[in-house]
Amino acid sequence: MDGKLVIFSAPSGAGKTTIVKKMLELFPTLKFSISACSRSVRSGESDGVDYFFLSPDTFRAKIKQNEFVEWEEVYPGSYYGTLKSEVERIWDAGHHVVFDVDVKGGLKLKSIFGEKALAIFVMPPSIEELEKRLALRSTESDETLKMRIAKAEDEISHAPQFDQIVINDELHHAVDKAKGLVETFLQKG
Ligand SMILES: Nc1nc2c(ncn2[C@@H]2O[C@H](COP(=O)(O)OP(=O)(O)O)[C@@H](O)[C@H]2O)c(=O)[nH]1
Ligand SMILES: Nc1ncnc2c1ncn2[C@@H]1O[C@H](COP(=O)(O)OP(=O)(O)O)[C@@H](O)[C@H]1O
Repeated sequence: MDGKLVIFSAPSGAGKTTIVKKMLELFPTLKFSISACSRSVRSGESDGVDYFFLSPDTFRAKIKQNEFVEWEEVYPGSYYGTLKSEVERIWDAGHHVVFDVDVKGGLKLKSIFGEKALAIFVMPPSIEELEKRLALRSTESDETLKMRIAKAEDEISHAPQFDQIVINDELHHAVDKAKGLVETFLQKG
């Protein structure tokens, strides 16, 4: 069957991964689109669960073979992309797909799939709070943290192009808002 797509995009650290995990618990018909990426594995992550971790060379070969719905060099040298096979696998199993992708990727998916897709922008309460969350998550070096923050301001300027904006100040409010939006979208004919 042809399922629907629910896209969550946000600057790094805004909380999209946290919200997506909640949506997966709340909606058994939603399945996570595991992206391919060329960054290194973080502690607690595993290959084929959080991402398909590929070398930059393997990633570039898959681009050439036209295996991606969309891909981006999100940070210099770090490729991320949605594999066609992943979306097909989820739809063939009768589920809807949920994505955690960067802002450009989210808009690209929306432009490809139109009304079949709900694109949600997760807005951080402020840049200062974003920086605090990224620092607390302890996944970034000073350099990569600065790079992510520098990118955030530009990404936030694209928020009005999304179908919906969810402000992630208090997590439970953001989850309630996202839950309502997803419920309405999945019920629609
Ligand atoms: N375009 C695109 N972006 C992706 C994809 N998968 C993940 N991303 C984005 O790449 C960015 C970096 O991801 P990651 O290194 O996991 O960092 P995090 O956002 O700080 O958790 C995030 O904005 C992800 O949403 C994908 O398949 N396509
Ligand atoms: N509403 C919130 N208030 C405080 N911390 C949050 C909130 N939402 C998420 N976090 C924390 O902020 C960090 C970044 O969230 P994460 O979901 O990894 O963001 P993203 O996927 O957008 O990069 C994580 O450590 C997460 O636990």
